[in-house]
This record gives sequence, C-alpha cells and structure tokens, in this order.
Amino acid sequence: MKLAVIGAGKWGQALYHAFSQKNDVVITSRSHKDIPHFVSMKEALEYEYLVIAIPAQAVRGWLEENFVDKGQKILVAAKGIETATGSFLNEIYGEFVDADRLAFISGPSFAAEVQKSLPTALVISSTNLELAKTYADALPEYIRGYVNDDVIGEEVAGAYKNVIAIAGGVCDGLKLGNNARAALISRGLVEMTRFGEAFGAKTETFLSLGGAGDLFLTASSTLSRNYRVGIGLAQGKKIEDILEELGEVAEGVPTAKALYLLAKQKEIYLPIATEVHAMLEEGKDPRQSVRDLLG
Ligand SMILES: NC(=O)C1=CN([C@@H]2O[C@H](COP(=O)(O)OP(=O)(O)OC[C@H]3O[C@@H](n4cnc5c(N)ncnc54)[C@H](OP(=O)(O)O)[C@@H]3O)[C@@H](O)[C@H]2O)C=CC1
Ligand SMILES: O=C(CO)COP(=O)(O)O
Repeated sequence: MKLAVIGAGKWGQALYHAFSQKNDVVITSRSHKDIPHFVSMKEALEYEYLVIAIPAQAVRGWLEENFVDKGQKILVAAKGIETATGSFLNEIYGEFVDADRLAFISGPSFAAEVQKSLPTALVISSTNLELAKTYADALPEYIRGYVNDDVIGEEVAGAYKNVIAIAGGVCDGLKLGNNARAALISRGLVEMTRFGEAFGAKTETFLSLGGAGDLFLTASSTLSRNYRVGIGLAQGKKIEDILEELGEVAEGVPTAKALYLLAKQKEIYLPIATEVHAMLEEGKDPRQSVRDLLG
C-alpha cells in the first residue's frame, strides 16, 4: 500500500515509522524536515491514502489552504475539538471529503513508544468499516489494530482524555496522592461518557482503548504533554509560559474551552472540564478547583 503522512510532528513521524514497516510511505509537513522520503505537500496530496497528523485547531485552515478533493482516503490522526466552532474533526473533514472516505485513529499511544516499535493497541474508526480495516491491515506487527464504527465516541474519548490529563497533572503536581488521582480518572471517565452520549456515542466505546485505555495512559504519565501542562499549573506557572516551555502541541488546552462552551450550550454537567477551563482561562487557583470538586 502507498501512503502519505501529512504533519511531521511527533505523532506524524511515529506513524510514518509504523506504517513504513509494511508499506511505501512518504511524509511532508509545513516546514521541511530532514527525514528520508520527505516530499512536497503537493506530491503528498496526490496519494490515494493519506494520514493527517495536523493538530485539531489547525485542521480547518490547512484544508482550506491546501486540500483539493481527488478521491483521497484520509486517516485522521489528531485528537481535539475545534474551539472556534465546537466542531468535531469528522465534521470539519466532512466538509471536504465524504464520510465513507474518512477514518480516525485513537487509543493509548505515546508517539515516543510507537517510534521505538513498542507493543501498542489502537482503534481505527469509520462509518466505512472496509476503509477502517484497510488502514488497520497496514499497521505493523507491533501494533494491534481494532476497528469500529463509533466515530463520535472515539473522537470524544480522544479529545476529552487530554483535558482530564491536565487535571491529572494538577493532581500529581499538588501531591494529592494515589486515591485522589484514581478518583479523578474514574470520574473523568464518567464525565467523558456523559458528554459523548449527549452526541450519540456508544457507551461501550469509553470502556475500551480509545476511552479508558488512553485516559489511564495520558492522565498519569509525564510522557503526556497535557499531563505536563497540569504539573505546570500546580506549580503556579502561567499557561503561556507552560506552552512556551513545552514547545509542542497540548490539545487539551483549546479542547477544555471547546468542552466548556459546548457544556453550556447543551446543558451537560462537566465538573472536571469546567474546573480545567477555569484554571486555564481564568487563572483559577488549582487548590480552589480541588476544593470545589470535592464540595
Ligand atoms: N505526540 C503523541 O504522543 C500523540 C499525538 N497525537 C495527536 O497528534 C496530533 C499532532 O500532535 P503532535 O504530532 O504530537 O504535535 P507536534 O507539536 O509534535 O507537531 C505538530 C505538527 O503539526 C504541524 N502543524 C502545526 N500547526 C500547523 C498548521 N497551522 N498548518 C500545518 N501544519 C501545522 C507541525 O508542522 P511543522 O513541524 O512542519 O511546523 C507539526 O508537524 C495532535 O492532535 C495530538 O493530540 C495522537 C497520539 C499520540
Ligand atoms: O494522545 C496521546 C497518547 O495517546 C498523547 O498524549 P499527549 O498529547 O498528552 O502527549
């Protein structure tokens, strides 16, 4: 199979490594990278099978500036909800490509470990299960690929876990203990499920790799950029300084605002996401957020 990866950040390069095990893969990005098989954006967009690892908040602009529909299939490799409109990625990509040519990859997957070919299990979701299976079959031996058709559920799970991961970093940064982290993660799972169900997601999706799996992974590890944002908040740092230091995308920051706005609009009770939003957007004291969540 011939594939083109678009977006040569940590995740794009990890997926390039993974898919290269069994396929002919090229890669491109906004800025040139010294990587074998790095090609121009124009050349990459000529490929029939694409993998796009551009962060959620940049997707719409990138599509408007670059994408011309020539029948390409797209594996969307980002996790987030567009803050400006509250749109999920399947809605944004769906404005440019039919749903039956869109698939989404999610699940517990630190790029650094995928890059080292460490055992991983991921989900590829699509309303077109044949397409999901095509991408899953292209994964290397060290990645077990599952397929399902609950695109909304997998998207919500992947986006929401980044916000709970920020809360996980705050919890550990304040040294609140294992009990507190376990309570936070399990209530975070309940909250993301409640939110997903409001948009038609299947409950069981949140109990598997894309939900519980990715949440457990991300909300308790310094390998997570979002978790590290939470550590910074607990240390009293300003979000601007935290992101400057991070130097990479932390999708939970804009997604927290998207969740807050959608919760208000649809009247969904999201206590943890609301507190993360208050810490990020209003500079709320993390200790006060903890007190309010316990109240
Ligand atoms: N890192 C990880 O472990 C994982 C990340 N993800 C998800 O993958 C997505 C990408 O994250 P990740 O690769 O880690 O982030 P990085 O910060 O490492 O890289 C971001 C990538 O996006 C590109 N980019 C940023 N803004 C724009 C833009 N406006 N137009 C075009 N390209 C742009 C950058 O291009 P350039 O470098 O050329 O400037 C870069 O290639 C996120 O949604 C993340 O949640 C999913 C699973 C694992
Ligand atoms: O999505 C990821 C792991 O599945 C990566 O998490 P971070 O974006 O928090 O680093």
